[in-house]
Amino acid sequence: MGDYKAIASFLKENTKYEPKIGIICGSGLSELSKTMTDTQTFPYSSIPSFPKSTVAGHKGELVFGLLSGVQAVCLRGRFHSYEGYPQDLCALPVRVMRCLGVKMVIITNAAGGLDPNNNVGDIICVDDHFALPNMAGKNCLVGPNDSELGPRFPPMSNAYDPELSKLVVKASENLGFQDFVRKQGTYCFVSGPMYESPSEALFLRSVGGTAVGMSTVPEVVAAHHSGMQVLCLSLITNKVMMKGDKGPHASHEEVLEAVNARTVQIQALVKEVVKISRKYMEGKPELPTIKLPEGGKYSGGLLGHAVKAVGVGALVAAAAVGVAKIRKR
Ligand SMILES: O=P(O)(O)O[C@@H]1C[C@H](O)[C@@H](CO)O1
Ligand code: HPA
Repeated sequence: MGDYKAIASFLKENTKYEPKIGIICGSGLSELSKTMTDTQTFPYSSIPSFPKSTVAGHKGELVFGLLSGVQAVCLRGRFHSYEGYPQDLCALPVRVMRCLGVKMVIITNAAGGLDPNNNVGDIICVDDHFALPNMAGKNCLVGPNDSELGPRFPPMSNAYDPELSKLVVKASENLGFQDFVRKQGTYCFVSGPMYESPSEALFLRSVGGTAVGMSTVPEVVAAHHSGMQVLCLSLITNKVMMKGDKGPHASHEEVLEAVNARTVQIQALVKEVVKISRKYMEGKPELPTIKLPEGGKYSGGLLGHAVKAVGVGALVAAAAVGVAKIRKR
């Protein structure tokens, strides 16, 4: 399940922030953290046991700060199962957030559009998912259940918070974004890294899919399992080709270009949603505290790990013996 408690413990001891909101940035969406103020940034490489982001458009940084006056944590880059990560590792950042006290997660992604009525640049507020990998046993809840996080058999019929979806509609009205913020839709999760074949795409559309992507669902499942409110926004970056369609073939460059074109608006939307969701979220009770192991204040790198492992006293003693030996020569 990954050492999410140890990671949360490390972060807790090295930040003053007690975030209530968590944001996960999809491909090319790392700039969502630009809306935060008073930030403190941890490159993933500085967090012991944290995985690496290997995909273009995923910066690999965890940022604490204030978003619309609310303490928040933002993951600039996520982990996908096609990178070779098991599903529970894809869910690890969400579990870290849960341990830090986050009550609401905003999960974003770049996705292919399956609904011909939607255009590139549209933002879908996801209200359900269709996840073939999950149904086939490839999901982040397989294995021993951690009952401190949630129940063995969680429902998924209420995974996406309908109140938060309503606030997205309100936020888009406030900002005049109604033309491209669409109401609701189903996100289809595929393993990737290849894009869908035309027949696969037709199949996903025929089961009611609105968008298709290679992420998000492990995070949603883990967040809902552990009691967090979930809001999920998919940015349509390309129209998916169905059997018989003619058009450009999907590419990650096209995906990142489409995200860049909407960066400013999606930042404003997330900021506005957080602003107007404050009252709603304040009404939600705090989630039970998850007991964390002692972490230790160390700054990463080899010296930091050594200090943690043997303690400062032992390290000073070892250094003194070393100096004495050198002097003797
Ligand atoms: O991390 P997300 O789901 O936003 O990224 C999508 C899915 C693949 O990682 C990539 C394909 O272009 O974009
Ligand atoms: N398919 C799967 N994942 C995606 C797509 C797509 O067309 N676009 C962006 N992520």
